[in-house]
Amino acid sequence: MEQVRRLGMVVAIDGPAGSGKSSASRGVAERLRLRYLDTGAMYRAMTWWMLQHDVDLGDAEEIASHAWEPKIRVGTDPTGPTITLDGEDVSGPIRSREVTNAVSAVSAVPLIRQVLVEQQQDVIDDGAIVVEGRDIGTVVAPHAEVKIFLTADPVERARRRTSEGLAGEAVSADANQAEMARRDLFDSTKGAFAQALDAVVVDTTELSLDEVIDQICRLTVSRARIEPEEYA
Ligand SMILES: Nc1ncnc2c1ncn2[C@@H]1O[C@H](COP(=O)(O)OP(=O)(O)O)[C@@H](O)[C@H]1O
Ligand SMILES: Nc1ccn([C@@H]2O[C@H](COP(=O)(O)OP(=O)(O)O)[C@@H](O)[C@H]2O)c(=O)n1
Repeated sequence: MEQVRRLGMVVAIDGPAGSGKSSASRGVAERLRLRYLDTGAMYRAMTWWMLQHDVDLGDAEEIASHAWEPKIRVGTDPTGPTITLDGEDVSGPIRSREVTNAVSAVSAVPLIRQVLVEQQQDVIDDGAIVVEGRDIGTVVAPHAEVKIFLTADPVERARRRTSEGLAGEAVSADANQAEMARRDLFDSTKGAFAQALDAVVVDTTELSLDEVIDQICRLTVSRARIEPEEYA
């Protein structure tokens, strides 16, 4: 397993909302002792900044004009990922419904994507990392040694999101499913979401989180040309 880190392998995990990207990516990174990067958190932090500064999210030019202002820093320890915005911890507010509802409008702006993709590529530069998002296998890290596209039935994805039960934000499974469908559609039509042709598709609907992590670890280890017996 140590070899995966020594080789500086990059594992790209893309997929729609609630497919299990964050949990699977963190699990894989912990097991293979790799770093972890949540690119969705960066788009969310960017969106939180726009909301805090009363930027008109209906105006793409106005959003773009602020693209360089927010200072976003991410920590890559999978056991405790961190994110700060202008020096402040924003791990709570970026998960709010307000941000979830607004993030697609911000991530659709090309200059926002350019700025964040550059920052993500800087973090990835040294390799040995699991990166999750929507365009990792296609745009951010097209040379990743392992590309996974996670899917799950929309009803199951909404059920999972609902059972997370964000504090103070009781939302029904139906409302979550509608919100996720709207965001997935918006993200894909605005170019924020793409499946790499060479990605391995893992449908997680019927799989436990542990089984998903195991499948991705096994694939990664096989790409590192480690004998399967060494990975037990
Ligand atoms: N295979 C799985 N089986 C059951 N629940 C899962 C599975 N994968 C993830 N979950 C749960 O579903 C929720 C959403 O997962 P998450 O990793 O946040 O998805 P994403 O990052 O794709 O939005 C979390 O509460 C997580 O614990
Ligand atoms: N690589 C990425 C990651 C996220 N995003 C945007 O950020 C939003 C939030 O991403 P996320 O990964 O936190 O969302 P969930 O899958 O957790 O719901 C997405 O809906 C996209 O609009 C993106 O455009 N590109």
